[in-house]
Amino acid sequence: MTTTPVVRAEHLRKAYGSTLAVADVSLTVERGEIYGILGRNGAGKTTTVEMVAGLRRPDAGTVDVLGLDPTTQAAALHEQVGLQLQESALPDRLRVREALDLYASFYADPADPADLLDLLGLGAKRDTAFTDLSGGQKQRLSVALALVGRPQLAILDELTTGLDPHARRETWAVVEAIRDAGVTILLVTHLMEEAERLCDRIALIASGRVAAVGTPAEIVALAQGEQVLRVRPATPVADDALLAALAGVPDVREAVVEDRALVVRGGGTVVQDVLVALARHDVRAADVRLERASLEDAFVSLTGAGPDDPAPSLQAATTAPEA
Ligand SMILES: Nc1ncnc2c1ncn2[C@@H]1O[C@H](COP(=O)(O)OP(=O)(O)OP(=O)(O)O)[C@@H](O)[C@H]1O
Repeated sequence: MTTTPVVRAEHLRKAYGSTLAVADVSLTVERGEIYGILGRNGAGKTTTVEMVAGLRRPDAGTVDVLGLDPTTQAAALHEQVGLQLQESALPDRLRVREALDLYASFYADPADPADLLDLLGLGAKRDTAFTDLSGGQKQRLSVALALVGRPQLAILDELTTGLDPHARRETWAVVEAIRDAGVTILLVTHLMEEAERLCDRIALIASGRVAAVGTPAEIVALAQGEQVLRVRPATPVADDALLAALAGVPDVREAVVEDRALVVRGGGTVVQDVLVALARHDVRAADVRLERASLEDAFVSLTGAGPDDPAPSLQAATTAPEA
């Protein structure tokens, strides 16, 4: 793409006391895309987008959003950037339409609240009080409020957390409709399925660093090193003989026999090479299965992160190798 990026962040860093929330994050969001920031809880996603939105000042690094510096040009930035942050709450009795009218009054040229409610499927709820909305409707209202200033960029943080699968899908459709209406979207999520379904590109964040950037397919391909091939011989072959047949095959990372089947993990051209090697040793396959990596496999393989890993600290960041 040749247009100027909507967001260009370089080497952002932010610590809270001794907790290094963001160690080194660089990212570039192009106009018109849904750009996902994917990472487990505590990876530094929210802190990253808060720096992009001008809500937090980076300890180091630079951010440019639509040609503006968020730390020194916050007012101008807020005219162009819509924010939907985690757990947004409104007064219980405020009605949907009142909330939109209130937010619209902050802008010189707001979107038409009725159009926005229709876009978000809230037209029938215009007179409903905030407290009487379902979780999904509250989330969609928070998106409507983020969009009422006709932003060029919308930042949506953990938009579907806590929603049931149906409400989640409805919300995804809304996000796509917003993108189709020309708004660039920076989407924070810890849900693989959400990132895979919605995002044009994803930055995988682990321990405050970018572990990988690409389309969902590119990220899965990056982790294709973790291909798993499972071959069941047509006639019984001794375990040792099966393993010996693989001698000299490049890119084999691990080979074991499980339940009479040869299970090989590896990268590159490991699949063809293993099948050729077996054929050379007269091992015919009754059943061959290739387990392809999912975005979730890619996430684990690229970030090395388990769901319960501790948050990084300044001390850990200086002594432990990068994830
Ligand atoms: N205001 C704060 N004060 C102190 N520590 C904080 C603060 N905000 C975040 N942290 C810590 O910084 C780290 C990164 O948090 P951050 O919220 O940016 O991550 P996240 O990826 O958005 O996680 P989550 O999805 O749980 O919100 C975590 O260890 C968190 O506990």
